[in-house]
Amino acid sequence: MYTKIFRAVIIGAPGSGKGTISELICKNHGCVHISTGDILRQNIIKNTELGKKAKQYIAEGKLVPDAIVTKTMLARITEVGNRSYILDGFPRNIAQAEALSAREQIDAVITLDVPHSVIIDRVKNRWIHAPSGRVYNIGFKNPKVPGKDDVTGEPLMQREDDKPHVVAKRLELYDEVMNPVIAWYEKQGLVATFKGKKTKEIWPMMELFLNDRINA
Ligand SMILES: Nc1nc2c(ncn2[C@@H]2O[C@H](COP(=O)(O)OP(=O)(O)O)[C@@H](O)[C@H]2O)c(=O)[nH]1
Ligand SMILES: Nc1ncnc2c1ncn2[C@@H]1O[C@H](COP(=O)(O)OP(=O)(O)O)[C@@H](O)[C@H]1O
Repeated sequence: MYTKIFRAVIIGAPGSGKGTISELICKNHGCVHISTGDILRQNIIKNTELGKKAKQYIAEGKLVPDAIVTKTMLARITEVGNRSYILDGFPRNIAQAEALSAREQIDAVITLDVPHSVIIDRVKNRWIHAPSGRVYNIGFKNPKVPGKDDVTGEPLMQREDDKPHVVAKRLELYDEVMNPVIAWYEKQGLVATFKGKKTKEIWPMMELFLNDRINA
């Protein structure tokens, strides 16, 4: 358990393991995993105004307009209050990063460097329980009952944007959009990059970094 409040950002290509690793960190260290994608998908399921606006952008693998996302994410951070958190999927451009830094002092930015070939394979087998954001993988993290969420027993689904042609587009967009954000944080000395093909390779290095950075 970390001794002080920490606020971290995790950045990585679609399917690189951001959600998986964020859940591991928060399970081990009592932080809140704030996932933009999960929040947007939950709004789509509830058919809220936000969900209706975001749905098409997500289905096409495009970024949802800043005006919609930034307000939503800053509101969620306010809700989390004085607790440690990991931001997964925000910020995704400089404008969002500037809006965040105007409000929050970020302690660490973790970037995942996973080969695209590995990602494409993983995403094919990704199944989610959208209401909770729980993520499964056939072969890596199987549900106890095939096709059902471990906690609620509700049916799992595959994401619209996990279709191969949409994944290809998201991977292409990722480098173009995220490299400037990573460079922006590198200038502040906040970035640590973890390279690997498996979460179990990345995790031990991540733990060392976080223990060192957070308990420093
Ligand atoms: N085979 C394999 N699958 C993994 C590994 N780490 C995560 N996954 C799965 O790969 C998919 C993408 O991981 P996720 O955490 O959703 O990535 P995100 O899109 O960056 O949040 C999910 O189905 C995970 O269960 C791993 O080390 N090996
Ligand atoms: N910060 C953001 N700004 C704009 N759109 C976003 C943001 N985060 C997520 N989205 C939208 O939600 C989709 C899914 O995001 P996410 O669950 O983070 O997927 P991945 O990590 O696989 O890219 C993105 O492709 C994009 O359409």
